[in-house]
Amino acid sequence: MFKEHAVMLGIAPIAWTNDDMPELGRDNTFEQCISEMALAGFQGSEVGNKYPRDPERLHQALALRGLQIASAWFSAYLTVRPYEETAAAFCAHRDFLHEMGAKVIVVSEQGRSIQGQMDTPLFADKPVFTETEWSALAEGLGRLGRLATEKDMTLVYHHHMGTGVQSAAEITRLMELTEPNEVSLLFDTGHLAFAGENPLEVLRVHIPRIKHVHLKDIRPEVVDRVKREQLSFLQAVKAGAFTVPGDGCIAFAEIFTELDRNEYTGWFVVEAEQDPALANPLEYAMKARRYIREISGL
Ligand SMILES: O=C1C[C@@H](O)[C@H](O)[C@@H](O)C1=O
Ligand SMILES: [Co+2]
Repeated sequence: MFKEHAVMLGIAPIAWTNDDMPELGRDNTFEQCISEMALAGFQGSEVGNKYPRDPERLHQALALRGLQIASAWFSAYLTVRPYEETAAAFCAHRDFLHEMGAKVIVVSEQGRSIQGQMDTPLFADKPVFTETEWSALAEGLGRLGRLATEKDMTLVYHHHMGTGVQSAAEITRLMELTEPNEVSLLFDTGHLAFAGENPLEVLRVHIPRIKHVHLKDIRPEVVDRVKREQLSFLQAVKAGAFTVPGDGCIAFAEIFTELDRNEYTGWFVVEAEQDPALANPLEYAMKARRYIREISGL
């Protein structure tokens, strides 16, 4: 599997220190995080809030451990702020990632997002974009996508729980409103399963647009509790809604087979945020690494 085309396997720092809730993993250092990523057998990482922003220092620390930067998250506000504001921040982010050798830029629209609100019920209060907001989002993403191609990079859109692009229908709408050469898709297994979608079906529909993959699993009993008790996204994460591939209910073998059959090239990034005090990050990283090898040969 994945022999004739280039794929890389990375892991996100969010299992060690959570950028959305800095109190989770506050004591875990940058050096511990990247050392354990390498020890668990990963080739790269996305960028977390404890990573040095000086490209030379970051390169040096990663090179010592044989790691590369796959990408980093960017919050867009295209539906609620002037385009120029998002574009200026995007260019700085793009240039940093370019210096780090990354080829894709992860973008998620945060206009009216509830993902960072501790007490807002996730399933009741998710934003639904108006026609005006859809137009601003699609047009703005197209322009950001063109800014990415200036550096030979690709914008990958991250659908996400608690945002205006969460469901399969919303992902399809966004893909229809944007051009494939400007806006690609990030496929996040955990967010799709959490949203009640079948990740494999979404993968089959959008596979030509998918240029980056986040691998996370869900614990269905926790997701049921999130619905029952009207928990927020952050409360869901703390309660253990997400875990590493192989530790939840998603059928990853079929997903890998489908991506391989379609000659997916790019990164797979294990991204399983949970409370590091409850789920030891190195232990879970190793568990994920073993499982991925077993089912895909990677
Ligand atoms: O890609 C991601 C980045 C995180 O900050 C986010 O909340 C997480 O759920 C995710 O999928
Ligand atoms: Co993700």
